[in-house]
Amino acid sequence: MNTSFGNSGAVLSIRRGAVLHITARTRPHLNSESKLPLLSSLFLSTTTSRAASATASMSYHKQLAAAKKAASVAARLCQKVQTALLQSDVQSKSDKSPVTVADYGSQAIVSLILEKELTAIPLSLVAEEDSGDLRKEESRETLHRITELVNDTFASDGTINISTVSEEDVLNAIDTGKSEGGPHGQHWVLDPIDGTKGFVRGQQYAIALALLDEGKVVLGVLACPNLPLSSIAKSDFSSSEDKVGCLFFAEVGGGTYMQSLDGTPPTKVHVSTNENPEEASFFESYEAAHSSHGLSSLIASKLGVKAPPVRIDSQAKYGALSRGDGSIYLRFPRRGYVEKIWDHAAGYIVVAAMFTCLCLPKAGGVVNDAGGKPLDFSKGRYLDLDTGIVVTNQQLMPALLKAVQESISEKASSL
Ligand SMILES: Nc1ncnc2c1ncn2[C@@H]1O[C@H](COP(=O)(O)O)[C@@H](O)[C@H]1OP(=O)(O)O
Ligand SMILES: [Mg+2]
Ligand SMILES: [Mg+2]
Ligand SMILES: [Mg+2]
Repeated sequence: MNTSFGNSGAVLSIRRGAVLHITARTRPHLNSESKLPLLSSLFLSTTTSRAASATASMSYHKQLAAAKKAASVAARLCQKVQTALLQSDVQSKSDKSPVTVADYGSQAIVSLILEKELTAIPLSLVAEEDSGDLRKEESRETLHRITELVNDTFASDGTINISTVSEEDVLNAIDTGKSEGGPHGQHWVLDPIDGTKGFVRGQQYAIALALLDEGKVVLGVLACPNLPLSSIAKSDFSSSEDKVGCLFFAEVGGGTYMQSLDGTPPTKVHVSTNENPEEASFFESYEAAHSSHGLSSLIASKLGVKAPPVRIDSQAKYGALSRGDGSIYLRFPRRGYVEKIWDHAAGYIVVAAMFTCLCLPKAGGVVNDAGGKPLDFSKGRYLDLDTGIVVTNQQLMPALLKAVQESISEKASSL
């Protein structure tokens, strides 16, 4: 069935339950490792030491628990929508990117749960979606469906003490996400569905939630409902029958943990300690329009990487990297594209919250721009970047940055 949406020109061919085609015109759990975070302020990695020094004495356990709950409940709404995707659930925003009832529903759920769980200070939320289109007359049915989904999701979760919400409550909860963020105070940063194109294709996506404190990312949660619990190091992992649904979480100076979305106890994860580029595998966007595959392959060949790229959508790439499924993530959007903080904040801390300790002396992920500078989340809703984003471990970063610079110059001179 082909259906156009308004003036935006998005065309979708969708069968109930499956997307056939899309074209667009237009405190960690008390396990044996639970004592490690207590040591962490003594052995911080260089990548997080500045943020950690400002915040080492602070504890974000209450916020982390609320964030895990919010992202897990939002993930349930997204799973429900993805398995029974209806054509009317996908619309197109003014920038031609897709948005679904699940993007809105997920944002409303996270906003309502954070508000309910964290009453000490007023909620400041920097989030991707706003209610502008939903308040239009033609969106009445869509808003009704989102509200129904939010209420059904709360009702089916025995731990959520939120009474039935109205359509106006949903609109207001979505609009809580209009904060501008910035260098002072605490701000939550949310991408309610990161990788909407992957979501619509029935593939990878993430609910990405992070907390900024004085401009630094201090905690992050990544819910990846379709990511296998076991490694996706091989590019053909999609054929795997493995159990899926991962929840990654990290607190500054406390390392990164992963548990299944259905609640198994968390285990500590760490980035690959591989020092040999020939043994490295790298992640990049599934969507060629989001990141230059040509530039990545040039960089990979300069480095001597042998494995083909693993292409998946969303910040699930950061999650996979944080547990060592691969050692490099490359992202080079087209010229003029401005990266948003919600597309990287949670992924950044999940990779960079590693701490060096006596047992893992070289553990630690680094997230830089293509010029080698750390990402700065204190500038508002956007990131001010040199060319692209490169992620790897501390050992490989110098060689990677050299290959990145050489490849960028080579490409520029060939134009
Ligand atoms: N033209 C674009 N170039 C780069 N990234 C984009 C573009 N359009 C949307 N994005 C965002 O990039 C991220 C996904 O990229 P990828 O999956 O390739 O890593 C998502 O955050 C997506 O937004 P959204 O959150 O709306 O899905
Ligand atoms: Mg979007
Ligand atoms: Mg996104
Ligand atoms: Mg999004």
